[in-house]
Formats: sequence, structure tokens, C-alpha cells
Amino acid sequence: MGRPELIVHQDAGLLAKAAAARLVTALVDAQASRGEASLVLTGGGIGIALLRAVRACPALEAVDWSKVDFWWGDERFCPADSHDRNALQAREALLCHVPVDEKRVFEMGYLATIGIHDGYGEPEPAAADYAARLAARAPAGRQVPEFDVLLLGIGPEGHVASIFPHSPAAASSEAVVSVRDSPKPPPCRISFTFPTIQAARQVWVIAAGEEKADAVAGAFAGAGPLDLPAAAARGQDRTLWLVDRAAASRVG
Ligand SMILES: O=C1O[C@H](COP(=O)(O)O)[C@@H](O)[C@H](O)[C@H]1O
Repeated sequence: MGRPELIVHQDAGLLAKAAAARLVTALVDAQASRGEASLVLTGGGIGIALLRAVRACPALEAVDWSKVDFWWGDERFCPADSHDRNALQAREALLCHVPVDEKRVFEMGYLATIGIHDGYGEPEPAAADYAARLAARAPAGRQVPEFDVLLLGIGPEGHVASIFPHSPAAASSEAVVSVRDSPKPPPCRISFTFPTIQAARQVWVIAAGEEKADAVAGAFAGAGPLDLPAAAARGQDRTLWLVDRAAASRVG
């Protein structure tokens, strides 16, 4: 798996712009080699800022957005119209502004069979349904697709997706899990697990701000994944930590 590489930008604004340019290039490359691309989105402040920066990217139209599969690494299990939902924020930031194919937009907590959001009262069947949808797009013999790029924000305590330190999600071998007691609100969530994250060709962890500095430093100092889930963020080919100076300030 890809050894983590640290790339430091001056501030959060430049980080978002540079990561956006990098993402557009990665999607163009994937489409050039396979005719389509597969992208896993994240929520969080810098994750959504990145999508806004993609929308402003001069090369935006170099991507065929109708041939991108969009997945989410985690979701807050909230009503479809809640602004807590990572998917709603991503749609407002980017997906509503580019010609996506809705059949390739895979929201969590969306009941595919009858085409409605919030078809589930509980997160467990929603997690199981998402695992089934991933399996349906996976290569033969695999549980999940080989995502081209999987984006992850990071919490101050080192959570990625909705895998929190010492939580059951951090030890799960399922592809997707429900989370009932997230220490960060809202408490009810759906999340990828480490095996699903590590199936991606490239994993990019994005962090901005001094409050993320301990988590970033811990990951580069060899913390274990139960203490610091971000330490298990690894891609098959490449693992990038795209951070601003403040977030990198305590890396030894
Ligand atoms: O709750 C979540 O938080 C993390 C990090 O968010 P941030 O605002 O501190 O950057 C995010 O990566 C995750 O997708 C989200 O559900």
C-alpha cells in the first residue's frame, strides 16, 4: 500500500484550490485509461470547500461528469433535507452544478429499490443496502469497487469517515457499518470501514487548521489505528496527506 506522502499548502484556501486541480487531473486520467472514474466524497469543512473549488476550477469541463461514480465514505443519518447530510452539502457545492448521471450518484440512506431518500428508519439496513450497492459495482471476487480517489476529512481526535477512536467501526471487517454513538453529533451515522477505504487506488486525507495538528502529527509519528483511525487511511497505489501549514505544524 502507498506510503503516506505529506503535501503542505500555505493556507486552507490554497489547499482547497490545489486539491481541486489535483482531483480534476486524477478523474481525467482515470477516464482516459478506463472511460469512467470512481470517486468517494467526504463531508467536513475542508472536504466541502474542496468541492466548491472543483466547481471553480478552469479545467472543470475536462471531466466527463456523467461518467463518474460518486460514493460517500460516511453519512450523518439525518432526514434527506437536513443540512447535516454530507450528500446534500456535496450536491450544493458541486454535484448540482455539473452534468452528473443520477444513476451513478450513490447516496447513503437512499432506498434504491423504490428511489426515495430516508427509506430507512434505522441505519443498520441502510448500511447493509449500501454494502450491497458497492458489491454490485465491484470487480468479480471483490466486495467493493477499486475507487480511483477516496477523500477523507479528519477530526481533531483522528477520526476519518465516521470511524472514531476505539469504536466498533475501527475493528469491523464489514464493508459498511452503522454508527450509533458518534462522539461528534449527530450520533447516528453510516460509515465505510478500513478494508473498504484501503481498497481505493488513491486515498487523500485533507486537513486544514491548527485544531487538526495533533492528529496529523500522530499519524506521521506511527500512531495505531484504534487510537487514531486516520493512521489506517492507506490507498493501494498512493496515500496523500494534503494539509495546510497550520495542520502540518506539529509533524516531527
Ligand atoms: O463529521 C464528519 O467530520 C469529518 C471532519 O469534519 P471537519 O469539519 O472537522 O473537517 C468529516 O471528514 C466526515 O466526513 C464528517 O461526517
